[in-house]
This record gives sequence, C-alpha cells and structure tokens, in this order.
Amino acid sequence: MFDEPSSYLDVKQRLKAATMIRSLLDSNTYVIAVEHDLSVLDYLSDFICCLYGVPSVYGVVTVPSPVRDGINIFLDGYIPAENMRFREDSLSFKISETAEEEVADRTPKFHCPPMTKTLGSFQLKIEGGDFSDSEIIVFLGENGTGKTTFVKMLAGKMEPDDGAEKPPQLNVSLKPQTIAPKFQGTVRMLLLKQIKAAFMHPQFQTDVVKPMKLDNIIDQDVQTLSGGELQRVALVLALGKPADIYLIDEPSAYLDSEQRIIASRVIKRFILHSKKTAMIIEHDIIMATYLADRVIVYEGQPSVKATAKKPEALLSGMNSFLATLEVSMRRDPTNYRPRVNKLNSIKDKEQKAAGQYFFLED
Ligand SMILES: Nc1ncnc2c1ncn2[C@@H]1O[C@H](COP(=O)(O)OP(=O)(O)OP(=O)(O)O)[C@@H](O)[C@H]1O
Repeated sequence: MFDEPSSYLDVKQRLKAATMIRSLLDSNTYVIAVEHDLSVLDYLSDFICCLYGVPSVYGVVTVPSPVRDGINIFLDGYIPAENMRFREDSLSFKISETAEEEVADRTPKFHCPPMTKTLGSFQLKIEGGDFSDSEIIVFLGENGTGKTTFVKMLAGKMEPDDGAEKPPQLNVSLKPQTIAPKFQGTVRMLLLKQIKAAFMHPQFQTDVVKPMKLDNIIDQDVQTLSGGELQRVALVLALGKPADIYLIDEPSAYLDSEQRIIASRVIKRFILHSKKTAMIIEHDIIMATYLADRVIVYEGQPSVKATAKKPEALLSGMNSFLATLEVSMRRDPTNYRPRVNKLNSIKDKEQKAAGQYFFLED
C-alpha cells in the first residue's frame, strides 16, 4: 500500500515512483495507492475507486472503474451506472483559447534583472524578465533547481550574489512551502489578527474564504489542524494580505484532488480580479497547467547548477520542460485534463517525433 507517493516529488520523480510501484505488480501482487495528483494516479493505476461524501461525516467508496472512466466520473461528479450525482458542478481544465494572445497584450508592471545566487556548492542563474498585472507565472523545475531560492530572493529574504542588481522592492505576500504555525488560538482569531480587512470584506468572503471551506474549521484551534486544513488557511492568509505580488510555494501540498482544483480556481480568479501578479511553484502538472498564464522553466543539474529561464508562454514552456523530462502529454477530450502518455506508447512516440511534448487542446 502506498499513501500519497508523490508528495513533494517533482514531476520526473513522481513518474519514476509510479513506474517503480507498477514494477511490483505480478500475478500474486496487488498494489493499492492513495494519490491526489490526478496525472500520477492516471499514470499509476489500472483501476480506481472514487471516494465521495461529506468530510468528517460520511464517505462512500465506488466500485472500481478503469482509470480513465474513474477519473472522469470523479471530475464529472456523476456516476452513470448508478445515476448518482455526488457534486453539483463538474470540474474542467479547459484553458482559454485566447490565453496566448492575452499574454502578448499585457503591459509589463515590473522588471526582474538577471541575478545569480550561490548557496554552498549550488549555483543558480536567473535570466530575469518582465511581469505584468493579472498574470500567474508557474515555476517548472526538478527538485533542487532553485525555485524556492528565487522566490525567497523576490520576497527580499535572500540577497543576490555580490554586485548583482537586486529585484525591485515590491510589496510581497508569501505562502511558504512548509507551514508550521506558532499561533495559539482559533482560525478565526488568526484571520482577524493577520488579514482583518480582507476577512471582513464580502467579496473576499465569496471569492476566497467560502470556496476554501474554512467555515467548518473557523473556530478550531490552529494547532490542531490537519495538513490540508493548514494549507487552506495558509492560502487564505497569503491572498488576504495586500501585496503587489503573491508568491505561492506548492499550494497543492496536502490538498486532495478536489481541493486542488478549487484552490487553483480561487487563486486564478483572485489574481485576475485583483489585477495582481502571482508566482507559483507547483509540481502537480494538472494544477500547474491550469494555473499558468506563463511559465519559468528551470534547466540544469539539480543541487549543482541551474538556470531559471525568462518567462515564456505556457505551450512553449511546457513543451521544453517536458522535453527535458522526456515525457509527452495529451489532453482528455472529455474534460481537457492533461494525461501523461505511457513511455513508448504510440502517442508518446508520435508526439516526440513531432517535437510536440504538450498539447494545449486536442
Ligand atoms: N542555505 C543553504 N545552504 C546551502 N545550500 C542550500 C541552502 N538553501 C538551499 N540550498 C540548496 O540549493 C538548492 C536549491 O534549493 P531550493 O530549495 O531553492 O530548490 P527547489 O527547486 O525549490 O527544490 P524543491 O522542488 O525540492 O522544493 C538545493 O540543492 C538545496 O539543497
């Protein structure tokens, strides 16, 4: 049995872990895994059971379905065989067909200069670039290529190497990768203390607090929250702080598949409506694809030497990122979710031969 094998791993490691787990299968061995990253679940499984219900009240486990049908049932919120709807809305990943042109029209709001940072034996080179309002930049890179380091430099928590021009002094709100709250008191007390203005604002309640489902835990002690509950509180806190730029390190960690999709929608809507900029580190490729207006691809050797490239369009960035991983992806025609092609499958070979590692639309 494997419980969340993908946690904190980068895309390459997630697929490696899935392949390793599959290699355990033989005629006498069954593997059962709990996994919240839908692309990994898709790659790993032959059959899946969906679980639905009301958190902390009841849960129902569906009969196993073949993996594609099972994930689509989960996303659709409807079990055709039982004529049973368990969620009002279906969850879809369609990316606006105009996304690319919208990016081209954006006016630059701030410029990040080229920078370098040396940490022990690790060297990071940042190409820099221009960033604008209402856009989300997703950082794509393997573990140990310096994503968190770049975020810390933008947040002013780390200086670039001597002599390098510093990033602009911006008002930054940071959701760190690890969350270890010291606060003694309830969630409500924490929100009132740190983000009172946003918390009391009806728009923020509707757009952020309600969808992140803080109602059930609002009077619970922060110290007793689970990992997923803490992550939801940390995201609300980060979005509730007035800032020019929101730096969000691994929003998907500890969240289940549905919460990941809801959190992505909340972040996307918030950034669009508030006309702010977000930079997000995300290893869940479905969430990363859904969130990104543009991407920064990290190249190089993890823990040794890496380059954070200039921001680029989602399609070209994903294409070059997936090419470095030697992974190709297609989209499910039903709900547009990205699916990893099995290594050496016909699609995998065809797409790689054509240099199309990633498709925006099927
Ligand atoms: N204070 C430090 N001293 C020495 N090395 C460090 C320090 N902080 C980070 N590193 C190293 O720098 C490299 C980049 O770290 P960083 O946390 O930025 O990577 P990352 O891309 O965010 O990784 P992950 O995806 O695993 O979160 C790693 O090899 C890390 O071990």
